[in-house]
Amino acid sequence: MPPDDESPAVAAAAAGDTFSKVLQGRYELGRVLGRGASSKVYRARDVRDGAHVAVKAIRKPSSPYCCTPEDAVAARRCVEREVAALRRLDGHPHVVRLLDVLATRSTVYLVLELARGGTLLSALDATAGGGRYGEPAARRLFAQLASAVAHAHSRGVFHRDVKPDNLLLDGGELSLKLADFGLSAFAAEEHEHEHDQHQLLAATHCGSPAYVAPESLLKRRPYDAGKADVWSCGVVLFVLAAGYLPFNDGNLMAMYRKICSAKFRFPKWFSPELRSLIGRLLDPEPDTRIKIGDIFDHPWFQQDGKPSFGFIQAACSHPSYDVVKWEAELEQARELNAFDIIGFASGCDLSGLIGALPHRVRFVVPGADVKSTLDRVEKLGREEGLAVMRKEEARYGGVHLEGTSGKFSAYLMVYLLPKEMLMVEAKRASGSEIPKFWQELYHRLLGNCNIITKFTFMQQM
Ligand SMILES: Nc1ncnc2c1ncn2[C@@H]1O[C@H](COP(=O)(O)OP(=O)(O)OP(=O)(O)O)[C@@H](O)[C@H]1O
Repeated sequence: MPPDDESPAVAAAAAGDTFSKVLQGRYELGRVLGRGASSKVYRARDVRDGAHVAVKAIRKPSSPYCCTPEDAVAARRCVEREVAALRRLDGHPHVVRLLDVLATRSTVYLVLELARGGTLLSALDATAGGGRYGEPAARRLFAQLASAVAHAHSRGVFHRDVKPDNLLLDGGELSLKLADFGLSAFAAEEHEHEHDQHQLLAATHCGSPAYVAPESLLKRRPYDAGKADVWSCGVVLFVLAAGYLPFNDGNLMAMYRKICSAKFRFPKWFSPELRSLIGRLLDPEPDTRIKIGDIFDHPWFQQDGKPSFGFIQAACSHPSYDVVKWEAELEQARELNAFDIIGFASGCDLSGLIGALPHRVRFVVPGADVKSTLDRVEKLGREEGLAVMRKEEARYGGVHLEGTSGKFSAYLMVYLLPKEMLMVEAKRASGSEIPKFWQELYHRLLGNCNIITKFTFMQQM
C-alpha cells in the first residue's frame, strides 16, 4: 500500500508489537497482521477499554497516475459493500464483526474483531497433519463456514470470494470467522449490475481462480451467486481434508477446463461420506448442486456420534430472504458509507460557512431528529423570504429553497446516521445573493450544540 498522510507513524508502529500510533484518538496501532491487494491490517488496541482489535486500512485510490476512474469506482464499491455486508450480518458467531469505521481524506479504516489465529491458509501450513486436518477437525471448521455462508445468504448477502485466505481463526478452539466481504453482492442488486459484477469477478478472481465456480467463468451468462458460494465452500472442504486443491494446473486455461468439467480425484484417505458430500458440493450443474441449507442433513455430519451443530444449523433454517425487509437497512448503508465519512471526517474548516458563500456544505451534528432539523431549516427559509418545498422520510429528508426572484435556489438534505448523529448537506444550485441564509444555517443548526464533531465544506460542486 502506498504511503498515506499518516504513514510515518503507522510505519513506526508497524515495526514492532508496541502500540505507538493513536488513530483519531481511539485506536493504538501495533504490528501489521496481514496485507490485501488494497489494504493493510494492523493489530490495535481500543484506548477506551484496552480491547484488542484489528484495523483494516484501505487506501482510497485517488491519483490519476496510479488508477483509472473505473478503478477508483470499483475500489469505492468494495469498501461500501464490505461495510454494508458486515453491518447486515452482525451478530453471527462465525462472521467477523465490524466494530467501527473511521476515515481520513485518503484512507478508510475498518475496525474489526481481532482473529488471533490468522488465516486458515496459514493455519493449514502449520498443521501437524502436513497441511491438512483430520475429518473431525475439518467437519468442525466446515460446519462453521457453512453456517456463516447460510446466514449471509439468508440475509441476502453473497460473499463471492470464499477461500482459506478469507477465513480467519480465533482462539485455540478452532473458531472460524468469515471475512473480507469486499466482493460481496446483495440480493436486491444481484442481477442489476451483472456487467459490473463480472468485471469485479474477472478482475479479482485472477489471483485465486481455483475457488471459482464453473458457471461464473462463463462471462456472458448471469449466474446464481449463492450456488457459486456453495461450490467455493466445496473447494475449501476438499483443501481442509486433502491439503491440496482439487483443481490445479500451472496453465490457467487448463485449470478452468478442469473446473468446468469438475474433474478431480479424491485422496485415498477420504471417507465415503466425505466423498459423497464433496461430490454434491462440486457438482458442475448449479441446479443439482446441494443447497446451503441441506448441507447439515448430509450423512457426513452424522459422524462422531452425531455431534450437535444446533446453533450453527439455526442460521440455515431460513435460507429464503425477504428483500423488502432489508430495504431500510440498504437505505441506511447508502446514507452512511465509508466515503461519506471521509467527507466529514477529514477537515474542520469553518471559514467557508462564515465567510465567503460556499457552493456546498456538509456537516455532522449530534441529535437523531430529522423532523425538527427540517423544521428549523424550513422556518429559516420562510424568514428569508424563500419558497420552501419539503420531502420527509423516516431516516432522511430534504428541503428545496428558492428565492422569489428565481435567482437563488438551494437544496438541503438531512440523513440520520447511527449513534444519534445527523449529517446535513446543503447545496447551492444557483445564485449568490443570500449569504445570510448560509450563515444562519450554521448558527441555527450548530449554534446551540456544545459538540461540533466533524465538519467540512467543499467550494466546488
Ligand atoms: N479481523 C482480523 N483479524 C486478524 N487478522 C486479519 C483480520 N482481518 C484481516 N486480517 C489479516 O489481513 C489480511 C488481509 O485482510 P483482507 O483479506 O480482509 O484484505 P483485502 O485487502 O480485502 O484482501 P484481498 O486482497 O484478498 O481482497 C488477511 O489475510 C489476514 O491475514
